Amino acid sequence: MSYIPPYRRQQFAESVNVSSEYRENSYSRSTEDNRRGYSIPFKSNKRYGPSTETGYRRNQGDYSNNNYDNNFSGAYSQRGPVRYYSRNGSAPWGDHFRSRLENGYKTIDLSKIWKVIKPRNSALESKLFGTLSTGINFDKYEDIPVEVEGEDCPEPIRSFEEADLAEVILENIVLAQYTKPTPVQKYSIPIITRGRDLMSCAQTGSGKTAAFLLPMLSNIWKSDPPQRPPSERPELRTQYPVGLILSPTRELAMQIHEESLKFSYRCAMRCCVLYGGSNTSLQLRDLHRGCHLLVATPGRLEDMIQRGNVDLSQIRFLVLDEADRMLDMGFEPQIRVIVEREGMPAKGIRQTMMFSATFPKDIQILAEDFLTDYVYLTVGALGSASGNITQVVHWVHEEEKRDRLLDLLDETREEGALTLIFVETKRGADILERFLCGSHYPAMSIHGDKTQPERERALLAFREGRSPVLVATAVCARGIDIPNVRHVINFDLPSEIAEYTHRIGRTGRVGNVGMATSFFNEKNINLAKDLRLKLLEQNVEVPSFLEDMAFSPRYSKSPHFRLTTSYWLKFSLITGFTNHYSRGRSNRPSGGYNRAGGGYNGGGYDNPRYRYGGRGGSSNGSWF
Ligand SMILES: Nc1ncnc2c1ncn2[C@@H]1O[C@H](COP(=O)(O)OP(=O)(O)OP(=O)(O)O)[C@@H](O)[C@H]1O
Repeated sequence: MSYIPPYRRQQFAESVNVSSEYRENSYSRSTEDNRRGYSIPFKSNKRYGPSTETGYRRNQGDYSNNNYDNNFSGAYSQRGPVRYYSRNGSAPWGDHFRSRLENGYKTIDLSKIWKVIKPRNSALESKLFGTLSTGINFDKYEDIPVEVEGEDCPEPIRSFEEADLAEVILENIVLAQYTKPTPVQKYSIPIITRGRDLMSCAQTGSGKTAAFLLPMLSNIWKSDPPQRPPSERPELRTQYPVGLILSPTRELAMQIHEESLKFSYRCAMRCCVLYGGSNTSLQLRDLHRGCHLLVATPGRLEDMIQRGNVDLSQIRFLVLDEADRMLDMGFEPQIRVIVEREGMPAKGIRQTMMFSATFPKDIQILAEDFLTDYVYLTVGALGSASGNITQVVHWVHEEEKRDRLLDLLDETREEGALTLIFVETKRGADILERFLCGSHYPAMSIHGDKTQPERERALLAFREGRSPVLVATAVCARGIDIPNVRHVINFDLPSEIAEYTHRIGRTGRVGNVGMATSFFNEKNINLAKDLRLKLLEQNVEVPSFLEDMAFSPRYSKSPHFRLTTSYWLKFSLITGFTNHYSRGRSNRPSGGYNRAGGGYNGGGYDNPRYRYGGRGGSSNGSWF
């Protein structure tokens, strides 16, 4: 075929009915993909220059760990038919490239690059391995009691070097400045390396993510490059991950993915992430470049499986992070579909690991459906909060909460410190955000009704300290690891004690100290007993109102229990339980919600000038 200049290629494509020859030998993705409502972005030959002999692209500046143009051996190129079609994907423009293609896809022998360790890249390193944030109590982890149940349990390791991890993974651990493993890592790493199923319960912020990532990545890397099964629909470029990590929230999925990029730095294996609410085509583009470890939220994963982009038949490792949440009523049916009906190898063939800081008994029983001959590991008391967190519970009436919050923010204000405030409802989060901004506190909010970019923006502004106060619902309660969160405030307490444990666990992480303050009132009577026990666990003095409520004869955990006003009135009369429990009540003049003056709705409550600190003025300046 003679040369066709670029400006005539489209014309050529239209005039030549792209022949069956091309359809067979290449992938005419346009029709297939368009019908599915998404487009796979084309990459020009110029941008993605030819690979070197080993299929190794010498582009080291790629944050997403994509600098290898790797793929399964004998498999399809992640770059697609770059040189075979013009930019719009419609016309062939050079027969001479066909020799490099197999079934229309460029093949790269992954076995040639699998064990090659890429050169170091300082720019990428500084992005991946920020600064470490271990705190003064990191060494105290050594004293935490650990219980291991199960037959023939492997011995714990004392150092990462003892763990039989791949050399490159050990180097990445050094770059991450992890000097020694935390207790959950000491026990989990050898258990996973030995191929055992695991149910692991360890305190918040104690390093569970690395406990499963390190042995998984090492194991994948040490094995031969995964072989791709023949596919009937090569145009879909289906990916066959070997490891799958399921997470309940998008933000947690992103965070685990970032950790996986850290520990797989300089390796040919590729880690990808799929989560809802964001651009599918971008996620697909990354996926199509190869995927050995996949981190995903259940909904988006299910969608990708249905579209044929992901196939779970090669899974060797399955992790349920925040497993008790993944197996509770909200997620369990979806998890069952993914694990039992989407072609994933059965338990016993795959290795299954579950991690959380809390594991209610009923969920443990349910979890056994997914495990075989597993080891049960508890670090510290089951479901206990970290001892690095100072817990305080105040009696605060609903109508006094805002004043008390402002007092608390003023009292605990500290340079560089972040405060996370939990509320129960999405609407409540928006209202409190507006109130705080109107009161000149640089706050943002995050909840399930915000768009994903909004959620990400809020979390980033909080992480970077541009907005040191974040109002959140349960989306931020689990797993999110943000250094410098010094104070967690339960403006509204949750209805479950497990949720309380996770929420307060956003502070006091990796040996750092933190504070958790909760506003308690008659609405939270159902939590009284469990909250009292939680405080006693950490030898915290239990406030008298909590003691009284926990032992109230009318206390009931029944879901049918309703706290009626009449009951509450009777309870108040019997126990004398009213305002006198509001110790340290606000000294703000009543009705003075807005310090900018003008009462509740005046002076900037809804004033965009005060939104998102830094843009508006401040009454005292120091928050901005
Ligand atoms: N061995 C280690 N040495 C130093 N820092 C570590 C070590 N292991 C983990 N970390 C750091 O500890 C922090 C908390 O880890 P991680 O998020 O895995 O905790 P977690 O137990 O999963 O918490 P949660 O229960 O809230 O999900 C992270 O910033 C991580 O980088």
